[in-house]
Amino acid sequence: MAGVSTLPVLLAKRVQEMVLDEDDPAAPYLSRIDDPTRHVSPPLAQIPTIDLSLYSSPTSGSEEEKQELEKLRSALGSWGCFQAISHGIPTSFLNEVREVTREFFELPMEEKKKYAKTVEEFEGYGADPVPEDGQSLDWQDRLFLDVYPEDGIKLKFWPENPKSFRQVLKDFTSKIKKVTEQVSRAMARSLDLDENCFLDQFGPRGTLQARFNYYSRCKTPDLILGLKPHSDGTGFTIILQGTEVEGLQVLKDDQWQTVPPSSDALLVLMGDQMEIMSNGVFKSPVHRVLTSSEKERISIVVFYSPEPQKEIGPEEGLINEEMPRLFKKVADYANIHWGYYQQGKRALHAAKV
Ligand SMILES: O=C(O)CCC(=O)C(=O)O
Ligand SMILES: [Fe+2]
Repeated sequence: MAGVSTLPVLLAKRVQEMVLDEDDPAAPYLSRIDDPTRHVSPPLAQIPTIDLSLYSSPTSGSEEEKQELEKLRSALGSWGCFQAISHGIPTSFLNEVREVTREFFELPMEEKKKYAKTVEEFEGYGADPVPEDGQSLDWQDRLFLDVYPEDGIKLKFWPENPKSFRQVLKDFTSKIKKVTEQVSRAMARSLDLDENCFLDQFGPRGTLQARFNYYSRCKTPDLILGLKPHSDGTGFTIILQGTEVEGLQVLKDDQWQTVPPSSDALLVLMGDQMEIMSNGVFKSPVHRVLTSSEKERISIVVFYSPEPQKEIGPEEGLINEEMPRLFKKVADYANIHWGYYQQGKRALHAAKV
């Protein structure tokens, strides 16, 4: 039985405050002590780049498009992610999103805490909802917001400072929504399925949640992680990194590899629910974030998930004698995932037949 947890008390002080006060990180932050890779310098990941403009109608059916679909399928079957370019969002706008994120995190703590979550909540400024005893803590602060469907928005958590934050986030949401639609269709076509099949599984009220991550500088990056290893419980996730600072790593063939930052590409990363819907053809990769002693890092992440109560499962067109059904139908997978995540475990086995 868990004893009285000290973690909520620790979490009440944000990492940015600990850095300002020059606190020594408490034990739950020292998650890398037993990490055999803590002195290894990882290779840069050669993650495939996919040109999303080739999937739109004018080139439909072209040889170039076929090759790009094959490339997409192969990227998602091996890496579980790809760098999307020509996604329709101008780099100048991506820079605005980065800028309002940076400005928000650079505000005084009292200002940010106007949007603070309680320890039990997901939404708002802070850290993970109160974790299990024994769970390690991440060297990061975050702002987590439900952004779609619009009737689920809780404006009390949406910063009014910087002034343009809310409008930029609204515009970003509608642009990212288009990207999720384009990617969902392209993924279906890469598997020779009806192009709307995944969108139908997500449902018209499939959710988008935005998470703004701020990874403070850390004096002992070999002892502390920005974000613990995990796979996402989403359908899929879109990650906008900063332009310069590395940190995100994906696990491929049992080796951590660093995702290169990019000024214009969006990293599209499969979550467990796409692995389920694709009957295991697409992989949901384990990833983590390192810290740096020299530079802080920001990232803006959008989680795209099926409507919470909607049942999802492997596409029937992917099940045959050679490829038997690997997963059951599941509803509310995000909750199942969260229970395991808190214990530092993967959840996918819970959906296996
Ligand atoms: O910061 C990043 O690049 C990735 C963050 C991430 O994996 C997450 O928020 O689930
Ligand atoms: Fe993640």
